Amino acid sequence: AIPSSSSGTDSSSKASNDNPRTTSSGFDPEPLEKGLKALKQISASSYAKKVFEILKKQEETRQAELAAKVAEFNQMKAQLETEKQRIVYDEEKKLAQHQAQTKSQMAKYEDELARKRMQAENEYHRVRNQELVKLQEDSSIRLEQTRLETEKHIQALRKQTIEEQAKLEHEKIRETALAKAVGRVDEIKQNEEINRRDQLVEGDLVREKWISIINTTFDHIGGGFKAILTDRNKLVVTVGGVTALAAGVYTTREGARVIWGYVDRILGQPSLIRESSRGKYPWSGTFSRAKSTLARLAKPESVSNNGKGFGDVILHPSLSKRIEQLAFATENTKLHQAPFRNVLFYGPPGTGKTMAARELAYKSGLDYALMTGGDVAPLGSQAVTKIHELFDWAKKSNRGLLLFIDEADAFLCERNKTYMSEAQRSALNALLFRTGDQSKDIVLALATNRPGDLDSAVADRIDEVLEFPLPGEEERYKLLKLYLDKYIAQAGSRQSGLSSLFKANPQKIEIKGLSDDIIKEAAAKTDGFSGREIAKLMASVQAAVYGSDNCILDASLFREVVDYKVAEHQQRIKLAASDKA
Ligand SMILES: Nc1ncnc2c1ncn2[C@@H]1O[C@H](COP(=O)(O)OP(=O)(O)OP(=O)(O)O)[C@@H](O)[C@H]1O
Repeated sequence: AIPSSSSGTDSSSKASNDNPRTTSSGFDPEPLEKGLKALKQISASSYAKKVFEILKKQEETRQAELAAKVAEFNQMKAQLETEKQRIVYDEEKKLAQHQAQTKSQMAKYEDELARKRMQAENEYHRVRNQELVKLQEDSSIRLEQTRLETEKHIQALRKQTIEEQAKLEHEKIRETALAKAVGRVDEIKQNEEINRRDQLVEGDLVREKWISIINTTFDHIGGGFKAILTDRNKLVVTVGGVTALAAGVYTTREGARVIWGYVDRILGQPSLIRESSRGKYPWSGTFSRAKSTLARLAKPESVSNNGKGFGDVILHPSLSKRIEQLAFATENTKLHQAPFRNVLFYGPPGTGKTMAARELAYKSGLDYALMTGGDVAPLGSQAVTKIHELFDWAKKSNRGLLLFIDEADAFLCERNKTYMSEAQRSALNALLFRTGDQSKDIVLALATNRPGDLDSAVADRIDEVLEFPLPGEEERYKLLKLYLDKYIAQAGSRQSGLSSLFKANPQKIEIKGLSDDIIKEAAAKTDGFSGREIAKLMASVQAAVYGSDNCILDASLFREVVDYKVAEHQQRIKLAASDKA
């Protein structure tokens, strides 16, 4: 059996022989010949059948192996198919995932884009809205400016009209007065002519009468002189009588002068005092006190406030309470014969320091005298004497005296200031000397706008320091009401006393629609105004009303005056600031 297989192998090896025995057409017959030979040997062999069976079996085994291989191959193929399907599935899954991821990214991206677009749109709308608002604001500012300018223009026109009307009225009055004066002059001239003629006649008569009287008198005197000169005794008596009469007149005159000087020294008011409740004469203090008491009784609610508050002085409640306490303490001090306490009032001008000092004196039951620091310097070398005179005079008050020195810094400033004169320094020293000890007769009340300028020795003599600030809104409201009442509501009310017989009453002012709210509005606008400025504002309102045709005060006229007064105040502040700079 081996030879056949080997012959098979040989045939294959011969087919791949490197040196084949080939025909011209390329066919090699050698293997076929060998095979034939082998077949012949097999068929000749007794084992030929067996060989065929073995070959057959070999072939069957080979077929079974091939079938197994095919099955294996099919299994592999199935596996491969499964693997392929798995891979395809995985790939598809991956692809689907990838697609899903891409889709979600796309969605995210689109979302982001939409959000950004919205933001951009919002921003655009916001900017546009801002621009619109700005445009609206600009236009309203422009409108406001136009309105203000128009108002200003109207005010200017109104003012001009008022001025022109006033001018016309003035002119009319002048012309009427002129015509009347011309008429009166003519009348006087005519009367004069008649009078002159009458006087001439009368003069002739009088002259004749006087000539006859003089003649008679001279006849008598001539007779008298003749009698005296001829009678020696009569002559002596006459000369003695005339001499005695002259001596009497002279003595009386000089005596009266000496006595008056003495009385004046005791009771007279020193020249440094500008205003005093004691007055220049002994009876005037009593008279003025009685007068003010009557006035207070007549107007209890406004002046004395029923004993409470500070009447016409509007102060912050805490300040007015402190002054009341001070007045009460001073009154008690006087009752107990204890030394008085000196006070210093400081604050901006026109905040009621002088008024409060007057009220303090009144409430504490003291006499009151006011001098101003600026009056001392012009006295020169006389200043020291005048200061001593002043303190001597003040000591004579039975009730005790509140000596109020206004503008104290002008007189009582630091002694080592270079511009201070020797006389001023001496006057200050005199005051320091007179106030060195605690006094039981005099309360010194100093007022200044610059407390820091006071001499340290003066500051040392002060027991109470009160600040008078600019009025707050509530105080301004009360001040406006007070001066509205004084200058407007009471204007034109009938004057009392003798003066009403000679003076014409001012025209009455009618107030229309001036509510509390409008006054409150004015109080808010007048921030920074002093009490004096508010009083002046109301005086201006009064002037504006008198300048108008109908003498009516309404809200618009009031507002107009307040507005220009506020503008004036701001201007003054600006000027003061630029001056300082
Ligand atoms: N508190 C106030 N209440 C009412 N009126 C006031 C007040 N403050 C000022 N005035 C008005 O201002 C005027 C001046 O006030 P006053 O002389 O008391 O001020 P002052 O503080 O002493 O001023 P200065 O420092 O300029 O002397 C007063 O006559 C009054 O019309």
